[in-house]
Amino acid sequence: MTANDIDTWRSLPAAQQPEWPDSEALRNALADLASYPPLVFAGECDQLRGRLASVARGEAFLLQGGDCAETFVGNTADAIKNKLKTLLQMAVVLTYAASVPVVKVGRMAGQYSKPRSSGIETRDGVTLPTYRGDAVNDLAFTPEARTPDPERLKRMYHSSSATLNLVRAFTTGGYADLRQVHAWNQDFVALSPSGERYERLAAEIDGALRFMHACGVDPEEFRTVEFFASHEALILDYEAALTRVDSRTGDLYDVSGHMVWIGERTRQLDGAHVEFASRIRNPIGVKLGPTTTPEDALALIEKLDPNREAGRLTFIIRMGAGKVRDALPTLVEKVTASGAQVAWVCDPMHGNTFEASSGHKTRRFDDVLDEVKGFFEVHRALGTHPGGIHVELTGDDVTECVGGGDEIFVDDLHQRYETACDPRLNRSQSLDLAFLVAEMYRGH
Ligand SMILES: O=C[C@H](O)[C@H](O)COP(=O)(O)O
Ligand SMILES: C=C(OP(=O)(O)O)C(=O)O
Repeated sequence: MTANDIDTWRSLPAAQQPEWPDSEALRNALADLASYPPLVFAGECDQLRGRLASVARGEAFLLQGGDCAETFVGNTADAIKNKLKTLLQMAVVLTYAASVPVVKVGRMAGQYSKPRSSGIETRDGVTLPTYRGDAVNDLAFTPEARTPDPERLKRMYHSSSATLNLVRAFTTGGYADLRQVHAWNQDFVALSPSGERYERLAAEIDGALRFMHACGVDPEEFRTVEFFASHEALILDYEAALTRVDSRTGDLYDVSGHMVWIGERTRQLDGAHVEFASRIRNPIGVKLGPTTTPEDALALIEKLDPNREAGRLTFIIRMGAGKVRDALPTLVEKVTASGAQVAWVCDPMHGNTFEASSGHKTRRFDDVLDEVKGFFEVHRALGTHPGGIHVELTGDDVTECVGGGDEIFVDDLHQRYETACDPRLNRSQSLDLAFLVAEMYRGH
């Protein structure tokens, strides 16, 4: 392979691409990006593919989560730390309940671009380009802010690099010690009204840790954590500029993140995103909404995973709580019958968005939970593996989704509604979800 082999997508229709007003500025930014060092190493992508192969075989569970849209100003040490802490806490609970390794993947260090329902937004009679993520333009509603600026792609690279650097430091430098993470969970259980319900599970985990300590078990795995980065491969110019030939194998890897996914709005079989993803060796996710037919899923497998390699392809199901029980079984049945070994993961966020009476885009915690329940029920009935969850969350105490143990009401949404795009579970709702999914997993 040569770096040019990645360019086959360029002759195909690419949905959801920004209209950059200055093509020379774009060319310059992309040339700079192409000269920058990789953000991840191809060997790490292989490692993640191996972990996801375990998920596809039913021997591991995927926890994938983070912001809907990362922002440059929101990319602070505290925000990164809180997100990571929340994911690690969720992972401990899930690991104990599922008794299988939990593969931890952040929607982090690259989640800076957004597909939108409309290319324009109108407020008080003024119409401007829609916000497409910090990689493209700014959220402020002014003509300057909303004009796509390719220099932002370079900022995306540098922000992703800073995030990865800190995440690597936290996960290997002692912050992620299992006993520490468990102690945070004990605090959640002891100090939050919603946490009390999980006392028993937390006590069991505590007992298991004490037992291992008494036996003198203290493996390296307790002190460090394997953590991967993922984002939607949306802006293909950016992803292509960061695609490199792996010197070990000659294969192409998109070194902007370990795993990339194709969104519900860009998964056209004859479109540029699927073509791009078919050329790289990274593990690939594809979001599948309620209109996906089994034929679509099988054709995606044929194009993206022609060798039927477990770990290569993850189907991220986002049907909505009201549809998952009806729409998912046929997909799982037909894909399983085809012999493909995909990982099945539930995104219980994107099919459950609605506009509250206050005007905020929100999601009900109960719908999120119900979609995960439906996902587990379908897999239980078919004898297949509910391989994981993909969640939009933050480690901060925002008020963006309604419900949860420490209930947030529609009237509370305005208090800390901070997302740049879609509503995220806050810290306590995320932990709530982890404990409830853990209970489901045990039932499974
Ligand atoms: O995160 C997903 C999409 O980018 C988001 O739901 C699109 O939102 P919109 O319908 O407001 O454009
Ligand atoms: C846009 C997203 O989801 P979907 O493609 O499933 O709508 C997302 O996960 O940010």
